[in-house]
Order: sequence, then structure tokens, then C-alpha cells
Amino acid sequence: MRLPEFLLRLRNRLLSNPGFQRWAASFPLTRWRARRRARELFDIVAGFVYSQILYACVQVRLFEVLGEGTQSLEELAPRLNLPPEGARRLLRAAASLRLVDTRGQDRYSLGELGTAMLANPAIAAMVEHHALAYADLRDPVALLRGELDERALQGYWAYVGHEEPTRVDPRAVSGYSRLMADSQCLIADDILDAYPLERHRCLLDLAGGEGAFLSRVAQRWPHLRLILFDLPAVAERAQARFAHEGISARAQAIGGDVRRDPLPRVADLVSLVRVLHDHDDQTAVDFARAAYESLTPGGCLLVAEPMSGTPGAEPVGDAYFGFYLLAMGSGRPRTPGEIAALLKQVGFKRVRRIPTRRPILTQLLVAQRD
Ligand SMILES: C[S@@+](CC[C@H](N)C(=O)[O-])C[C@H]1O[C@@H](n2cnc3c(N)ncnc32)[C@H](O)[C@@H]1O
Repeated sequence: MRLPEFLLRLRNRLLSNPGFQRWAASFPLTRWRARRRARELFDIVAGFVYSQILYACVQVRLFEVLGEGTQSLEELAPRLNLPPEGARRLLRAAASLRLVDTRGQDRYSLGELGTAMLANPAIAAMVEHHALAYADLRDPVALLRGELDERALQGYWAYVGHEEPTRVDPRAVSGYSRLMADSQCLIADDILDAYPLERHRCLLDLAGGEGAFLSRVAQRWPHLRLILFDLPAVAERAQARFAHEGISARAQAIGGDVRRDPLPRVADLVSLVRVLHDHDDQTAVDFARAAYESLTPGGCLLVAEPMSGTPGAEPVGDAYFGFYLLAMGSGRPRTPGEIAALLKQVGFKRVRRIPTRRPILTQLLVAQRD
């Protein structure tokens, strides 16, 4: 609820008054709120340290080691290749973050969040590649002012800012392609459960990476013909995956630039999965137009990505992706309304939002071509 301006001023004056802060923190009816606010602010202040603790856990493979069962500090320290005091400090920090559980004096097991890390190795891969983001975010104001000439993330996402992305070297696409493929398991089923594909005949996955999304589609809907389009070096990786999985007869990968090269016009369903937010507005419009033109009449476009303003997950869009994409040098998170407007601009008529299981990971829009 948006407060009227005078109430907002009054609230902010009260909250910044040390006497009021002391009173609110001890008065029984306001105490819980004062504590929650203090905790929220502290979590923002300390977020960088928490992330580095998680990074250390990933580097020493703590979750894999604890996946074998509860262990003592004595057993753990050599396995983590840490001195006992260093291991104890890490384990206690990880326990405070619910990554680890303490089981009595200096005994540890996987915590609830540590178990989730073990079950989703893609998160560890994300954590590891964040070393690049930390380097780029070291001076966030310089980043905001556009004063950073070199950015580590820009090098990682080799197509960003490239004059001719179709010429990107195969070695330069391997890191991000693997990361994208590994993290598909976090979202593919959420998308496909929200929008089942039995009524479609042919799916074209635009900028589909090395084919992990289509592989999952192939398992779930054996009747579908599948086409992937991505930069040549990435499409080659997809073709190799399709061959390895024995689905080459119905899954084909084509290399090219979505904005310049002709796309096949046989699909009654096109998908853009984690693609539009990578691009500035004009390029995003070009991608949406290419999707529109490649669809057969009456066909549908699926747009799946984390979006700005997701209720309950607001920082994921505007804080995390807002700054990540800024460091990467291209794109921005958009609200479902902004994406719908962009799709209508290129001719899509009806744009529907379909609820997904975990909107924090991906939201879903379906747009129809007349
Ligand atoms: C963030 S990744 C998403 C990959 C995949 N859709 C997924 O969710 O795993 C963006 C993809 O867009 C591809 N891409 C970028 N610019 C492109 C262009 N101009 N034409 C074709 N593909 C492009 C990249 O190679 C990359 O595979």
C-alpha cells in the first residue's frame, strides 16, 4: 500500500529519530517490527560476507563431503583441506546461515539450505562464476556512471557488444553455454508444467543455448519436432547434445544471428527462455519481431525469464539482475507489463501471464500471433 506523502514524511521522521528507535525496540507491540527491520538492514549490509561464506563452502566442496553424513570437526578439517580453526569458523558461519546443522559439540551435518545446494549443483556453478561479478561490482558507482572500461562479465558473455556475434570463437562460448545448460534443470520443468505442449507440433527455441531446454521437452513430448537457433558455435554444441541423446532425427540445431539471418517458418510455438532480459530495448524488440515472423499463423510465443517486480522476490529482478546485467554490459530486467508492451509493439495480440511454481526463478508469458 502506498502511503500519502504527509504520512510518509511523518513515518520517516519518526524512524530516523534515535529516541523513537529505542522506544520502538522495547515496546511490546512494535518490538518485533523493529527487530525485523534491524535484521533486514543488517542482511543487506552483510550480504557480501554471506555470499563469500557460501563461495568458500563451494570451493572446499563442503556440501558433497557432508552429503556422506554427519562428521566431526576432526574428520572434516583434513577433508576440507583447512586448519581445524579455519574449518570450525567456516562450519559455524555456515550453520548460522542454515547451510549446515550443528549436531552437538563440533559435529556437523548438512543443513536445510546445504541440502538444496547439493540437490542443485547448478547453484554452485552460479556461485563460482560470481567471482567475475564481484570484480565488476567493486566500484558500483563507477559502474553506474559507465566509467568502467573493462568488465569481467562482458568477457564471459562473449556475444555482448560483439559486432558480429556469429563469429564468436567456440572456446569463448563454452563457459556460459555450460552454465546455462546446467541451470536449465532449475526452470525447464517449471515452464513445461505451467504450459504443457501436447497441442503443438513444432517448437523453435530461439537463442536456445546448447539445447538443454529442448532435451527436456523431447523427453516429455515425443511427438514434437524441435528446432534450436543460436550462434553457430553454440548451435554446434546443441547438435552434439542431440546426437548424444539420440534425438537428432527430430531435433535440429541451426547456427546464425537471430537479428540478421532467416529463421525457419514452420513452428507453431517459439520460445525465448532467459533471452530478452539480456538485451537492451531495441535488440529485445528485434528478437521479439524475429519470433513473431517465424511463427505460423495462430502460433504462440513463450517468454520465460525472471522478471522485475515479482511479488515476494522483488530483489531478484531489480537488485540482482539489474546490477548483474549492468555489469554484463547489456539488457535490463523488465516487468511482465513491459515485456507484454514490447511484444504488442511487434504485432502480438493477446499476451497472457501464466503462473509458474517458483516465480523467483522464472515467470512465463504466452503471446499469440493472429
Ligand atoms: C542467457 S543465454 C540463454 C540460453 C538458453 N535459452 C537457456 O535458457 O539456457 C542467451 C543465449 O542467446 C544466444 N544469443 C545471443 N545473441 C544472439 C544472437 N544475436 N543470435 C542468436 N543467438 C544469440 C547466446 O549464444 C546464448 O546461448
